[in-house]
Amino acid sequence: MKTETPETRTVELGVWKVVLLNDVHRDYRKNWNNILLALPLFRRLAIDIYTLEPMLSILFVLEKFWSGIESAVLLYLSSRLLRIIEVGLVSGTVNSGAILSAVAIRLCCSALAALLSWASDGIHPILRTRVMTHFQLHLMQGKSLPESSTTEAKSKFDVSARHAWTAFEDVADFLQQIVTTGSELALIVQSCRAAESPLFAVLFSGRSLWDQAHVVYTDNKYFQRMKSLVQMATDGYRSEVLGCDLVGYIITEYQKAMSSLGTTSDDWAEQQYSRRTDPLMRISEAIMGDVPMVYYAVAAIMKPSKFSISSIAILHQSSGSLEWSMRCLFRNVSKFRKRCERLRMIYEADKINNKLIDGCLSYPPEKSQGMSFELRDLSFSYPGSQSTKPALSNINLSIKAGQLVVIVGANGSGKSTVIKLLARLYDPTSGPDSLTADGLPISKYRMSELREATAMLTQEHSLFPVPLGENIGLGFVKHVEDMEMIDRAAELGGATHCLAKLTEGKDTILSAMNEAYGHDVPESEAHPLQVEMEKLRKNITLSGGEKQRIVASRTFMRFESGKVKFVVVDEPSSALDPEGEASLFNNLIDAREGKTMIFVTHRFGHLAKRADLIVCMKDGSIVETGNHKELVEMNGEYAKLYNIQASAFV
Ligand SMILES: Nc1ncnc2c1ncn2[C@@H]1O[C@H](COP(=O)(O)OP(=O)(O)OP(=O)(O)O)[C@@H](O)[C@H]1O
Repeated sequence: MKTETPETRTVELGVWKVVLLNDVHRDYRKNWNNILLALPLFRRLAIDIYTLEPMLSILFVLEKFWSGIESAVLLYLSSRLLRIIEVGLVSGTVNSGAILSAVAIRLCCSALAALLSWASDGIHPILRTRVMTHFQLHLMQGKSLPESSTTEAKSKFDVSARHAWTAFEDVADFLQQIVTTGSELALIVQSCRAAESPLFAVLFSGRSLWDQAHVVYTDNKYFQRMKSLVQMATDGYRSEVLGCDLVGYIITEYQKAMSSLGTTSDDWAEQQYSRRTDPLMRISEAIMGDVPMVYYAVAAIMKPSKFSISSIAILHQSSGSLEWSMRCLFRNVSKFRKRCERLRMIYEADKINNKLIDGCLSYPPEKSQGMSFELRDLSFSYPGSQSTKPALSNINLSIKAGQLVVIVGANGSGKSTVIKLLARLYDPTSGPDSLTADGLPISKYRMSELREATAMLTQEHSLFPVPLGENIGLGFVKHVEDMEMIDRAAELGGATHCLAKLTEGKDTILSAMNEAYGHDVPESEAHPLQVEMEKLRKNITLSGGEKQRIVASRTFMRFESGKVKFVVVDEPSSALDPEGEASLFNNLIDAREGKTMIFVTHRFGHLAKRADLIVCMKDGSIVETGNHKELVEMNGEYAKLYNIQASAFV
């Protein structure tokens, strides 16, 4: 892999390659510009947080301000005390009053610092929880938008409520850092003035990799091979490894890769980068660290009367702190860019460009036997798809209200894509007129009413982390607590038996959010803490087929609303036993009154003869349509697929 460009350079560090920017100053300028651009956002964030918790946010800011000046104030008070003691020792007359008052002030300040730190321990968690729950709600509203499943939207939501809090905390820390640096600088200026010496320069040592934007990767084939072999020796591959007797092979191959890799280091790139310096650089860094000391010594020789042990001590300590503060300040600048981007994403979470434009007509336009569809020269490519061929091309199809349709075809032939368009999860690329529902372009109808009229049962549907009964009830939210209705839906979805097996029945939560972890818990099974852990670990599991039954029951619950006009059933029975599958399909077909029903399945044997229309697809196009008898007589693609299934039972 080659990542070298006019803007970047690649440094090799052991097994790693590190890509760095050539013009780091441009990166700094960009960081500053980003910060300036993000200022209005931070202002908005500050106002939001203040509105949420006015008192706590003021206390938070005060505490941060105090933390900013604390080190300089305490250092100043210590130096004052030292100075008084030193003067007393030199002159032989100890001013006990002055010493005691300096000690008292120093103690009061320490007590105030401790009090504020105690208060901040209480303020932080409350403020954090309030801010995070507020932004969680904001993000949840954005995430619930129907088109947020597109790639663009997904990348927008790569943020969490925690990011809002960290952005706020980082701004506060950054401001605190500025106050700290400023107060330490003021202390040094004041000390230098007292000594009547010029201000000395603060010197920095070299930059670490952490201070720069960088990308680390490895293309060392021996290192990669060793990693793959280690992976093969883990539990996930145990049965294959033992089954093929691969243990010896893995060890030999690992040894081979290891000897080819030799002594090339696989230490973290960042560590290797900081070890890269030559000895001269190391020596100069060490000397630079001592420059302040040399400065005091020279100043003391030049102006002995103005210098004291206490002023040297204070200058030495404050120059060390100042260097550290300035380093942190610069480091924070690059951290800021990320925070700014995340904050912008959070505030823009509810401003996603709506790819699917909502219509304004009510659905259904009139009483009907189900939704009818016309597809005319319809083509479709997935947004951002790398494929050179559209997923669907030139589709012409007529589905009448109330028909039972079965779509068949090989993998990747476009079956699921057709139903995604019919359910308006995407719009056709061939324009709105290429897909009509009940005589009008589907995009003209209000999306919420279309969704209400559509029930989808696909293998992608999963269980929510709420009780199983609620999982079924969510099919018809208005009646989520109607146990009679839920029981009826469970019966039709084939879930009654598996619910009855569970101790807590419909109240069972599969992946309960009971976060539990242990620390230093002894391995002994009989240890009371180990027993407790085992109890907590016990997650209830259902088989794949049982889960599909619950999901299917949710679809039957949807039927209870009486508003469903279109039912899509896309391979929801992959894990069901033959009896379960047959009974699910029978129950669905029995409920087809007033609904158009489309099945997408590879095991279409028992549906074929009942279907009003069979659509056979190949490579994104429809190759045959008709009923079972017609298509078998045609002896084409459908007959081929049907005969393969039928011959298995002969
Ligand atoms: N989200 C997507 N983004 C990009 N391409 C996709 C996406 N989903 C499907 N495709 C592509 O569209 C084509 C049709 O896929 P589709 O899922 O409709 O096939 P299918 O007939 O339902 O297949 P299967 O029988 O395996 O479920 C395939 O080439 C697939 O790779």
